[in-house]
Amino acid sequence: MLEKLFSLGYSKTFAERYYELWGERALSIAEAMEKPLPRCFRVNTLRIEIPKLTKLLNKKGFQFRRIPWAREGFCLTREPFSITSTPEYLSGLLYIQEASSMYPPVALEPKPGEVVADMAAAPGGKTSYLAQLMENEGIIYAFDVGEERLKETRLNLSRLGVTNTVLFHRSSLYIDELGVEFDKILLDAPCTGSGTIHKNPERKANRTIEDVKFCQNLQMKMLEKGLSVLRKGGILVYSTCSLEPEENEFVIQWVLDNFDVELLPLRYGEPALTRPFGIELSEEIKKARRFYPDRHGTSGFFVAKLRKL
Ligand SMILES: C[S@@+](CC[C@H](N)C(=O)[O-])C[C@H]1O[C@@H](n2cnc3c(N)ncnc32)[C@H](O)[C@@H]1O
Repeated sequence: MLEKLFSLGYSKTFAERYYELWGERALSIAEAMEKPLPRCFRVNTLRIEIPKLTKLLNKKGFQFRRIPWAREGFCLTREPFSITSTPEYLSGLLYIQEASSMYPPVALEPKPGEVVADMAAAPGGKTSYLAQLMENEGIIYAFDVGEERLKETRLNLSRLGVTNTVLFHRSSLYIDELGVEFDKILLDAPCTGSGTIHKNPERKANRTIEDVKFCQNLQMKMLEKGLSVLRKGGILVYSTCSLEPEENEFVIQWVLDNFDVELLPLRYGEPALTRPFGIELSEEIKKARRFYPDRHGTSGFFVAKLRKL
């Protein structure tokens, strides 16, 4: 079994970790990660109603299935030519987005008129979904540090007709400088990205435990900062596209142990791990969810929903 993971290109350290976490299933996860993901898109309801767009696309020969956790989300089952060359795409009627990536904004449930922060926004996939769910009303403060990625974000938000978002080229570790109290916060954290190996196969071999620790440290700092500017009763959704418990369950356990928060249940995905590497975590952790390529046909993804008490 380990030999098979090595032959797929995984480093010894990560092959052994994955075997310890999932046993024989580690191979199913790794094999599923070798296959390309279906191309999925979100109807941009800021510009068009869902049935109108699906009809337009059907007429051109596109077929798709619904994504259970996202009312506006579909995955293509027939793409006669690239959907990105259609006028519908070019005029911002839809946004190409991985299915699991659609879950954090849905889980956050932002409402029109609310004050929302997106602490790691570029290239704007989730920010634009938040704006859509808020019907462009209220305000989103969106932060990112990647200059090139912010340029792309600006283009995406403008193509999609998002008008309730202020973009900051600034680390969200300084979000408290704004002096704003937030109703809702999305922290789609920077991570090692081990759930996206289908797109970035080099990550099988070139990541180290130090990278995981580095990300964990940043994730904890960002979470602490986010919670400090969230109003009492406010909601923070934390997500990563990492498979590593250190960036997921361990971070959430640390939050539960050190802050006045509770985990809220989520309907989709599999319960998070409660005994990763033999380390006993609270049963509560099961309320956070994982998405896997072998079971959900998505990238590897983690989502947790917290309420500040
Ligand atoms: C997973 S990506 C975000 C994807 C985005 N939410 C979306 O759905 O399109 C993580 C982002 O965190 C940004 N980042 C890293 N450190 C940051 C920091 N201190 N403050 C804000 N953003 C940061 C990276 O530049 C990267 O764009």
